[in-house]
Amino acid sequence: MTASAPTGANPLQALAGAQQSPWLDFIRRSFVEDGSLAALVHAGDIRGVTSNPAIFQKAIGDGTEYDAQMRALLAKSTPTPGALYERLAITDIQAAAKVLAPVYEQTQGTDGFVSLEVSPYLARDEHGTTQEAARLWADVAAPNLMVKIPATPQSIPAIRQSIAAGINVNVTLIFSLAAYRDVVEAWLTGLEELHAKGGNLSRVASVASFFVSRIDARIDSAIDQRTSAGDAQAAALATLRGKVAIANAKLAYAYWQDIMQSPRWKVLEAAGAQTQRLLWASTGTKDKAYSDVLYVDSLIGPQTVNTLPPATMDAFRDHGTVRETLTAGLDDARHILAETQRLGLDLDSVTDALLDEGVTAFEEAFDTLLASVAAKQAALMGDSLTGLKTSLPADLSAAVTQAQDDWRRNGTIRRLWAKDATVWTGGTEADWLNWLTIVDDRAANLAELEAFQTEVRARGFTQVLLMGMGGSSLGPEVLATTFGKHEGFGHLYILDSTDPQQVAATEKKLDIAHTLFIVASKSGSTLEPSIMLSYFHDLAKRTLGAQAGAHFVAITDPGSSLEKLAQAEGFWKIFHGDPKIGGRYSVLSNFGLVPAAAAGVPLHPFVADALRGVRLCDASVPPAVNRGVQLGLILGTAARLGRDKLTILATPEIADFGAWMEQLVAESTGKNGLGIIPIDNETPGSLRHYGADRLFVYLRLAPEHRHEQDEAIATLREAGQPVLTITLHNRRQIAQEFFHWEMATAVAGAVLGIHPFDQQDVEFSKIETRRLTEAYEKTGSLPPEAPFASFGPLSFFADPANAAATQGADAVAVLKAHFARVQPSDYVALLAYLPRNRDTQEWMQHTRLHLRDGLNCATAAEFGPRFLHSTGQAYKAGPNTGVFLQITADNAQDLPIPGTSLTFGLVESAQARGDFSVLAERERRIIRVHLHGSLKEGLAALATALHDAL
Ligand SMILES: O=C(CO)[C@@H](O)[C@H](O)[C@H](O)[C@H](O)COP(=O)(O)O
Ligand SMILES: O=C[C@H](O)COP(=O)(O)O
Repeated sequence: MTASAPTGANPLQALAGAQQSPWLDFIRRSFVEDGSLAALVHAGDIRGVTSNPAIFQKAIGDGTEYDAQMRALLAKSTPTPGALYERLAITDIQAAAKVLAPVYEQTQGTDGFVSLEVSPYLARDEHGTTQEAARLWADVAAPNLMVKIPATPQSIPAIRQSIAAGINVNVTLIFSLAAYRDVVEAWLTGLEELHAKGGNLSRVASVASFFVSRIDARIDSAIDQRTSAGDAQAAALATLRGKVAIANAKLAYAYWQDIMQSPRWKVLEAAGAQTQRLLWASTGTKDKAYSDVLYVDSLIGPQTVNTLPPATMDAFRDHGTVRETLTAGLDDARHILAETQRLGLDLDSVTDALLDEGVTAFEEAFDTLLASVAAKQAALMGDSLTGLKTSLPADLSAAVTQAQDDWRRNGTIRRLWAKDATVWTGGTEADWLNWLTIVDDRAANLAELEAFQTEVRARGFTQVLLMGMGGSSLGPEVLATTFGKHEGFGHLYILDSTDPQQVAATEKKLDIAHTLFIVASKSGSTLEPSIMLSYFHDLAKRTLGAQAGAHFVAITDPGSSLEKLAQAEGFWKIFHGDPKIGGRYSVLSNFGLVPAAAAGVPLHPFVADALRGVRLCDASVPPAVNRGVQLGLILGTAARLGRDKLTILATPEIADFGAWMEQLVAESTGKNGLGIIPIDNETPGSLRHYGADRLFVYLRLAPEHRHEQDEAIATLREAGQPVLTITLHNRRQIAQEFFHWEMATAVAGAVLGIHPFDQQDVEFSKIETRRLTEAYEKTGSLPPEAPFASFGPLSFFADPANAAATQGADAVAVLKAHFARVQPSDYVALLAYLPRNRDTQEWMQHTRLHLRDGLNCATAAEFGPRFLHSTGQAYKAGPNTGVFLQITADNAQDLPIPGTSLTFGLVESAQARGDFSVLAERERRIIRVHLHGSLKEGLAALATALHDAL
């Protein structure tokens, strides 16, 4: 591209004499910065600039021209990739507007414009377009800006409203005369509205961008097809080649001339209004057989604009002809269009299709652009973001690529962020989506939590005990185990059990007089936290008397029974959850942040990390580079292909994250016989133990340098197992992963076609437990039950069907019969209602690995009642591929629950029995083994029997 010598009028400059403005259909940073645009403007070659998503895609998407500004912006904040793009584009548009300002001033605000298009994703959204036009107008803040709005039927009212708001509008993607008439109507009405409000009409400029060459490309191709198919009208058709677009444009111009004579316009003109000029767009010649200036030479006329791509501009300067052509040959133009119709070339369908294609092409260009911006942003943010490496077998990889493309084409991420329930089942999903915005909400209101943290520190608590279940405890547990103790704050302990020995062991760790108690329950009515609270509140009252309430904090949804109790008992603080966030999605709300504050976790950096996770999962980030969506599409697609055992491995310091993930994934997806079964913390073993039902996720905290684990994962990868490796560069990045996995789970739910935010089957066990405990309170005993077999310290219980299937002469035979039912792609889960301590955890881990290696199946090692609020949902309502061994034991010690006739031991038994009966009712393969006497000996006897059985 070159500017002409200042002397002598070249054809571009001569257009002024024909009252046509040449604009340039191009922009990019270097072109504005190095003075090239200014040279063209000063020479009088160019009097305006247009941009569109495809132009910005070429400018920003490739190369490094924008890196410096990106770096500078990222140093200050973490924008969404969409916002980052917009900043870059606006900088260019503002710079171009400055270069064109002298033209704007010399022409009293009638020329010298630069155009910026609203997001093409809003092309069918009247309200969104109106809002965005106003926002861009305000952000660019240049009088010679034109906001581009496409002429879709949905955007026509937005054009009227924007004009009425005094915004300069370039109406784009006009192909048909009918659409043009609608545009003119919207423009006139907009001006009339502005006039009625007393606005200044003289400064509201508008152009109607009528697309030209695309029409010929389409019509010519239809002609060629018919001709090569031997059409009888071939000769007549041939006369229309390369003619229809110009004829169409000439009739549009004639319509504009008529409007200029209309009394309606005369009123506006008298009030100072500027005309809306026709702008010829799409003027680069597509068919090389035609003149490269065809769509310039042929469309010259008063009060018009032609926006030229650089090559067309250079060609016209070189050999263009300036002559008023637009008004000539109008009858010919009418004849051409009549012939087009007579010969069955359906121009209306062509222009309709071109509008749809035009919208889609700009959307696709925008997808590509945003993907490049997001990838570049991620690269520039480097280690401040967690990393993801995927290694997928060919079939899964192809299916995931297909899913990504479907999601991109359908704009599903934008629909998800817009809370469109049809992304899932069209049910109540929209009521459960505030996790999408809670991090921004908390970041904006961090002062309250920071003040709480300061007060906690000042009060010198030596321990913090959090009591809650599932979503109310697993997130805080990750924080406690990942971040450890902070100087000046008490140690954070979590209690999520009804096992009396575990309750007693927790009590032993506490200095009640210096403990801060946090009870967390969204509903406020969950059995476990409510009895734990009774127990510790009673203890605190006995130690602290009337001051006890001052040691208690409640986190609960507004209006819950827990809130009322906390008020009545004078709790120190009550923090609210958001009722539009389910428990398992609540870790980045007060349910995670209040315990984090109490434990001394620095809040600001934690929330800043979470925000990084949110930003890179934003609606503006296309699926292939959107971390959460990418993960979710892999999870969901893998499950659909039978790889539904999500095997979670992690380096030790962040290993607890798996327990949180388990709940999120299992409780969200395990329903309607579908779902993903999380397999947490199953130590890697020999390749032969793994079937084709696995998807491995390896979370590695890079500074831990766990080479042996890295190698075990590499072996899996090399063997063709699908492996997702997520690298955290520091512990705090757990916050990013919380959000990534929330998004991933929601997306996987959409792929599976389920409602990921309900948990109806968790409720069943709660109901069953309640039934049993109420019966106990009435009768003083639980309903009688008898084992179907007893051998020494081991008694076996089951419903009739399971008992019949597992008969045997000894414990070994019973277990053998039970596990003989395991089929390929099944999983085995140990469901232990035991105290969860190092000894029992080691026993469970050892036993599950023994089962895995003996049966070559995935295994889960779960403790009740905590898994009831987690994987329990998927065990009951997910695929019927689980084989369960429930383990209960005599309690060496029991604890009464104040204010009731119940004990913790009794509640635990009722929970085990309630869980069992729901699983059996769902025809799951389950037996229960009860260990009599010493727990240690019972477990040893069971281990031996299992050993012999496999
Ligand atoms: O600003 C405008 C129209 O107002 C232009 O940038 C317009 O989008 C372009 O002329 C067209 O997209 C280019 O069309 P084509 O050469 O791709 O057919
Ligand atoms: O995951 C949630 C658990 O079922 C506990 O629910 P909650 O917070 O209402 O007590």
